[in-house]
Amino acid sequence: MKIFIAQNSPRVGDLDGNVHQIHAGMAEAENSCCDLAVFPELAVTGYPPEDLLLRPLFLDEVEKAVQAVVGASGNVCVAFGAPRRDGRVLKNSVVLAQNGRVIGYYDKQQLPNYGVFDEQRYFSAGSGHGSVFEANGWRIGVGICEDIWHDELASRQAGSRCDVWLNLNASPFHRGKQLVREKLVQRRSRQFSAPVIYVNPVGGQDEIVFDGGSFASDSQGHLILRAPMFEPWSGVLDLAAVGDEHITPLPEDLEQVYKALVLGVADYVRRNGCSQVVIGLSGGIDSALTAAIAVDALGAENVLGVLLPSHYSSDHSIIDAEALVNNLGMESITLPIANGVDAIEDTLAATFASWGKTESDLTEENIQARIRGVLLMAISNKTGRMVLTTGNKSEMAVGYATLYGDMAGGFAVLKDVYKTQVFALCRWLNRDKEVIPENTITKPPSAELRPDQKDSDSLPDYDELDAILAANIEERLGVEEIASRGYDQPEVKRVVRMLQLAEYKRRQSPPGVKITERAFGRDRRYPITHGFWE
Ligand SMILES: Nc1ncnc2c1ncn2[C@@H]1O[C@H](COP(=O)(O)OP(=O)(O)OC[C@H]2O[C@@H]([n+]3cccc(C(=O)O)c3)[C@H](O)[C@@H]2O)[C@@H](O)[C@H]1O
Ligand SMILES: Nc1ncnc2c1ncn2[C@@H]1O[C@H](COP(=O)(O)OP(=O)(O)OP(=O)(O)O)[C@@H](O)[C@H]1O
Ligand SMILES: NC(=O)CC[C@H](N)C(=O)O
Repeated sequence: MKIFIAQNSPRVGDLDGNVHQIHAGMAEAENSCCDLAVFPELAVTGYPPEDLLLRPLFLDEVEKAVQAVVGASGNVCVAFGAPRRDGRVLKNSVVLAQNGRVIGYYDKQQLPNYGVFDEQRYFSAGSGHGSVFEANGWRIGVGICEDIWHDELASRQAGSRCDVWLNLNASPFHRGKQLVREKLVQRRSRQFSAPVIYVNPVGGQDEIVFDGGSFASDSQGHLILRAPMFEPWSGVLDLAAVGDEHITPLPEDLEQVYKALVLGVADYVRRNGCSQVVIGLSGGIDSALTAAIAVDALGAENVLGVLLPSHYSSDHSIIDAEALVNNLGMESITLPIANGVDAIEDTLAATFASWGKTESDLTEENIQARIRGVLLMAISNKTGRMVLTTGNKSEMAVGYATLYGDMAGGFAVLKDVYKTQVFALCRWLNRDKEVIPENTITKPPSAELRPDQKDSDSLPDYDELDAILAANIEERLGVEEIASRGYDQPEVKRVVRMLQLAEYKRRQSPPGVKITERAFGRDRRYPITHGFWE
């Protein structure tokens, strides 16, 4: 049996574009004399279509799009994902079509409703009748993404004999997930006594990134194919000649994370109608990594760096930013902010003095960050460049960022990347030649909002901070459990409290790329206003 596997890159709601991709795959499958062509979950709408699914007009258009695919089907049996109206309810379905007609529907039975997933808001679960279909003399089992993760469902499905099992996915990336998928599917193929084909899309959609990496496992659970991660791909798997098939090596962890960030930025910026971005360059490590990612995502010619020195900026911040600009081959300009800061402070001086508030404090620090935000947004408005913000997960966790200041912008590239990972990614980037200036990596992190300021004045050491944060956010451990790992209990309590207090900031922050199992945003939905403090 020859199976065409389409690791497409659907764009949510772009029905014409998505159908065009499916048609292109079908033509290739016909030319390669395949028996079967398989596309991802919801390949017609993209994933997740969210509340578009609540619009009858959208569903009318989806039906026309599905008809266009079905009508174009020939000898090759095509299996593709689309929403399907079934009486008064909506199903998340696979349509199987051949020679211009539908030969069967499979409705997803396990609708994920955790983390970034909200499927029960839109879909009703399939009843479980008929997971196996016949086409071209072959028995084809079908499941959709979450279905294959459930043991009980798999045991029931394992009772039906089939020649191949298709699993159509829309499975977003997080660190370490690909190996977990492969191990699971290898186990399922032994259970089903059939090869399993796992098809995953590729591309960024708001905060999530689909990493591709489609693969197949034979009936004994051996991996027989792995497509590249993070790029569109299609290919033919001949089950009679599996020895010849290609297994793309898995990129190492940091490379996967970096590629996810690059793809997330490229697709967010371009699919929202921009081609260029602007970034404030402080000479620090966060803005440096953000710029490197933007250059890889969009091309150096599309990334503008802006140096915004203040009274407190050190000489090395300018030298380091210039070295970065040089290494990346990008354009930069310098706009000193001292006059803007002075103008705002002068405007407020008499009023603050009348309140007896003559000491400089956080207010003035934040004015600097906000002037920078004003200038970057002015450049954005004038040129159409999107502002990329630079705050990392550690900072977003504890609220170490200024609202309407360095948080102002369109997309928060490092929002899910802990500071310790920022360092690791920069070291990885520099593995062959210097991309991130060495001094940017080695100097102590500082917001430079007052003389000689260091992050360590207000925050624990980043190794410790990140370990505490990951334990609370990813592992959901409480203060005492975290402290029992050898951390100072009052310090753990302080960090967890900062994390909880900063929820209001995170709600106002731009979206960013999810790379961990629990990102801020849809993955972790904390109330802002509440009375439960650990
Ligand atoms: N629950 C709530 N819901 C809505 N708003 C709430 C609120 N609680 C306070 N607020 C408001 O939020 C304001 C405080 O927030 P904000 O104005 O941002 O200021 P704030 O959090 O007080 O200060 C910013 C912090 O970030 C640090 N920082 C700034 C810039 C860059 C970096 C860096 O290294 O990257 C670090 C800076 O050193 C300082 O510690 C309050 O004045 C209040 O109006
Ligand atoms: N002098 C500056 N010139 C241009 N942009 C700046 C400057 N200072 C701060 N910014 C912008 O504000 C962001 C927050 O900077 P800040 O130096 O306060 O903290 P940080 O988290 O240590 O970031 P970085 O590692 O990039 O310095 C920077 O990443 C940058 O985008
Ligand atoms: N679309 C889905 O059903 C995704 C759920 C699934 N567990 C995943 O791999 O992420």
